[in-house]
Amino acid sequence: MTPAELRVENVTLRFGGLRALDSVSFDVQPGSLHALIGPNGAGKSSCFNVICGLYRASEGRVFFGDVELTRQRPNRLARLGIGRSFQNAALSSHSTVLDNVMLGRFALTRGGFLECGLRLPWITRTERRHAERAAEICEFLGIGDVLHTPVGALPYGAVKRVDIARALAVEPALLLLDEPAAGMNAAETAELAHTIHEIRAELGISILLVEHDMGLVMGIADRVSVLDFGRLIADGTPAEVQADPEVVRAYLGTDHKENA
Ligand SMILES: Nc1ncnc2c1ncn2[C@@H]1O[C@H](COP(=O)(O)OP(=O)(O)OP(=O)(O)O)[C@@H](O)[C@H]1O
Repeated sequence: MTPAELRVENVTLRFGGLRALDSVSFDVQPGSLHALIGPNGAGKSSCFNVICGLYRASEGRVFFGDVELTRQRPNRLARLGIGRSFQNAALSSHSTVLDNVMLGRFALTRGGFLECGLRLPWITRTERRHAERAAEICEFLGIGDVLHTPVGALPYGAVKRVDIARALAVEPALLLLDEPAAGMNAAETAELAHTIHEIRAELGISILLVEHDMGLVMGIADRVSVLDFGRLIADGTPAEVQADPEVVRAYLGTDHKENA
């Protein structure tokens, strides 16, 4: 699928009297790696959830190409060419890596549950093709050697990779990553940054990376949008936003050590 532009247009999200997002606008250019950052409570997850259709914007709209995402159900994302990761990887810990990643391919299969249950010949052929592709994606993400291991037996960094593999299994044109480095140590975070960079380089897809860890983002993003208290305070190249006094103030005003 050819990447399309993701446009967040004047999105406001209210929770009672609180404006979690206040007229936020930014674009993710096709094929780019775009980061959305901000200190704790800035509105990053809220924005991610509006884009995914989990939260309904109080005002404003989100488009992916010609399609208005703010009118879609979250379960339509895969068919629109969008894959997403979850902050708390929602994987089945008793199932193997391969089975979890295969779940991501269900959106692409023709057969329904009934046909799969009947094990029709063309279904088993299709299933085999999907399993091969799922294995390829796992290989690419460095988890090819644990395909048949239950997810619950994997170290945390590998579990996050399974989550990303499942998102890539829908063959997305746009990948949405929600704080993928949360809970990782420095070495795991550095490896993950390398992997995200590789995904963009090898697959040529657009990536929106919502991230708390500024260090991860600055080395790999093409553009960075910065939220603070629900407002977009900066939007530019990593060098531009790093030099922006309002961004420095926003980050220094919170837990400086954690965000640096
Ligand atoms: N479901 C909700 N109900 C009420 N308030 C909410 C809800 N979700 C988020 N908020 C509030 O909206 C604001 C933005 O929160 P959000 O989780 O989007 O920020 P964030 O930048 O993702 O923070 P963090 O880095 O800590 O995850 C916060 O003040 C938060 O308390």
